[in-house]
Amino acid sequence: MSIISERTQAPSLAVESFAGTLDVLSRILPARLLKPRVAIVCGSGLSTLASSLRDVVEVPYSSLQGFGKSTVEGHRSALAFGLTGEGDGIPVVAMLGRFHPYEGHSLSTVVYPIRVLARLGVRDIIITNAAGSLNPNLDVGTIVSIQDHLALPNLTGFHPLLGPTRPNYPRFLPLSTAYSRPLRRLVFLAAHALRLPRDALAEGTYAWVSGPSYETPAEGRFLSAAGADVVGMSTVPEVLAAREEGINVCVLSLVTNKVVIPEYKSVREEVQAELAGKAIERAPEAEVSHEEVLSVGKQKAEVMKSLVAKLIELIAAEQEK
Ligand SMILES: O=P(O)(O)O[C@@H]1C[C@H](O)[C@@H](CO)O1
Ligand SMILES: Nc1nc2[nH]cnc2c(=O)[nH]1
Repeated sequence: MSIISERTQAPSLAVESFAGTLDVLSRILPARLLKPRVAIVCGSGLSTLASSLRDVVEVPYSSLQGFGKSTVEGHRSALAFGLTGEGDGIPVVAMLGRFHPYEGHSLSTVVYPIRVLARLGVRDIIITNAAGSLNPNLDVGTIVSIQDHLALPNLTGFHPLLGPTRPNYPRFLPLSTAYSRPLRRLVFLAAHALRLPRDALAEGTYAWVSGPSYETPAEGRFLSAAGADVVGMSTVPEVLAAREEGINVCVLSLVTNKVVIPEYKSVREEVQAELAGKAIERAPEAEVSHEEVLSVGKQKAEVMKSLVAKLIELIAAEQEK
């Protein structure tokens, strides 16, 4: 079977394949919302990031050709167009819910909304996600500004940009500057303006895995040894499509759990101690759950929301320079 199977094949990027979606949006949206300057992708449990927008028009994914349906709890299925900031406001679009390959969506479906956002004129995107921490210094609740990624699926042939060469698209996309340094600078300036405590915001590398299982301890150790600070099941395909479309990318991961990497304790020794009648100390065995992920998302949504709102203000000010 060809590595470029139907599942991984990039979509046709002919103008006509976007025309239906863009036509629906242009009929629904008032002119001031139709050209968003910044886009937000809301990660698991983070749809409330869009709740501070005003004059909101929500467009369900079901009414947009080419969009799938998000089936994961904590993800809605709509685009929210609205304004943020003072005065006339800054037009923004938020993806309330994303698509993950583990839901059965093809990679081309996963990245299709990003390509639509590009065609609406979005120049800067803030992609958020919930992630597990692989780094002992990154506690639950920390927001991590992503500076790089490690994508084993991409390195082994599961890549959203596989497919024939397309006119006006680079064949070989460079990724050494994928995570915009100017935007990462604005993230820290936004945190400073909000007087967030120093440990509320960190920098790190995101490992993309396909999911839907969480990591075994050995996988956690492997990703950590390879240089990743957090791990998740999304974001990287969106980053690749955004970069291919020429959009500046900023990624914020919310640490919702620690990846469980226990010290192995020998069962043989435990049994021997038990047989010898010695007292045994057993550490409780921990497991992560999506409920825990959503619950931390809920608790931290307000901080994340104010950081994103301030960041959008700073981005809009930069765009006007
Ligand atoms: O969409 P994100 O990356 O925020 O969701 C994370 C990864 C899985 O989809 C899910 C696991 O709990 O949360
Ligand atoms: N792969 C992965 N994704 C996550 N999303 C939120 N937490 C986790 C995690 O621990 N592992």
